[in-house]
Amino acid sequence: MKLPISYAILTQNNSNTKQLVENLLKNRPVNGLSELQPLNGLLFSRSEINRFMDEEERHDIKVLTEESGQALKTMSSGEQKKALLKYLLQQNPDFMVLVNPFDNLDVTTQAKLKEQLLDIASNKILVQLVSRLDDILPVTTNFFKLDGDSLHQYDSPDTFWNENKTKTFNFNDTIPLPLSPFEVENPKLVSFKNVSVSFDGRQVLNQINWTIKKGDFWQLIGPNGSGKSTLLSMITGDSHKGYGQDLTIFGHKKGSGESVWDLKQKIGYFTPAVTNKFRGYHSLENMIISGLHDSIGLYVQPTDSEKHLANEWLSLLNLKDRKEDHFRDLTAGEKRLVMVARAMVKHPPLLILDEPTAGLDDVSANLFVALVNKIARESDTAIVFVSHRKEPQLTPEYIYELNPSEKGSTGIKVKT
Ligand SMILES: Nc1ncnc2c1ncn2[C@@H]1O[C@H](COP(=O)(O)OP(=O)(O)OP(=O)(O)O)[C@@H](O)[C@H]1O
Repeated sequence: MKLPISYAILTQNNSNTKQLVENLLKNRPVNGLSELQPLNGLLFSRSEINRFMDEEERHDIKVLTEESGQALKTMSSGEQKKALLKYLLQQNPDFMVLVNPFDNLDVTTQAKLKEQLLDIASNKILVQLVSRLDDILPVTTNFFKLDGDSLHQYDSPDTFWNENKTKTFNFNDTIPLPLSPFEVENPKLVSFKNVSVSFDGRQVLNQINWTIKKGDFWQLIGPNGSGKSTLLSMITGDSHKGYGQDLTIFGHKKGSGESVWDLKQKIGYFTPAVTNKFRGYHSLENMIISGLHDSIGLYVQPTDSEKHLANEWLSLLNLKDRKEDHFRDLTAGEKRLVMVARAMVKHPPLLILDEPTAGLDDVSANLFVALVNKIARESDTAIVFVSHRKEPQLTPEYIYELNPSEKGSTGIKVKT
């Protein structure tokens, strides 16, 4: 039996993915994919999950989880994607558009989804829009690259693979020093001792022991739903679950009076969703300076030394000539570099990066990882890098791994 065609479209940070998806789903003509025009397609993407989550919040309508009734926002990324795929398949579309389907998934869940998608590819047309070459399914027959709005079709798989092999990158300058260094009294920044967490009677974390010291470089890994976000939210003060337990952050026992504001001062935090808060017309220079004031815009006149420092960071990122440009006009990869510089400008004792490379193309992800490695090498800031994906270039000193079980996840420290 002849298998249906499977398309892969490699996207880059400048790709107008949204427009292409809309054209495909609204049956508009797209060069090289004309066979899809009369057909009925559905979308499998993070944005669809967000749309259903929005529906739940605003109108209390549960579409994807009609049977279980669980709120989507309390489910892990893997659970959410599973629910969306099931819902889409029930509608039996002729083709499916998959946008970065493996993002935010742990290795095991990725493997399961891959198997399921390969199965679907045996009787449905798939259009994969992916930013990482590793994510392209082996059944792919037709290859494209989306550059801005223009879709380039390759003559053969070989030409595609040869042209798009990934390059590595390194930064030359050293990272700029802070204006005034943080005084860290206790070199033990975070200490979990036998900390357990339950939600609605279900244990999620079981007797966690984890110490993060000044200057450490950690990667936090664990399958979807193993409790990584829960663990981080106890450190950042966004969850009360740590109260009454043996959890000490920056020398203060959790719940002993330190305000969330004090805590946030000492933690640089970045997750791709944070970027959405900066939709206004902020110049790159002001973006970095605002990191010194923990504000979204800049409401005070910056001093000369603040400006100088911001320019040192922009120079490191090769963006100095564009300091007056608006942050909103940068590519996704450039935005993330600026956001990390903004989070690092004070050299906080702790920098948390939550799935920071999700959705980036290979070149931008390598660049991002190179910056993080550099920060780890050249500063006293401790780093926690959360990711499912093996970032081949990342060089953490330790891995903290969560392993789920019936009684909640236990954690182990692995030296790399
Ligand atoms: N507020 C909440 N109410 C009920 N259950 C919750 C809540 N927050 C988290 N959970 C549950 O706790 C478990 C751990 O969730 P958490 O988001 O910490 O996992 P994770 O490892 O970060 O997952 P992912 O990699 O998918 O982001 C999940 O099963 C989730 O459904």
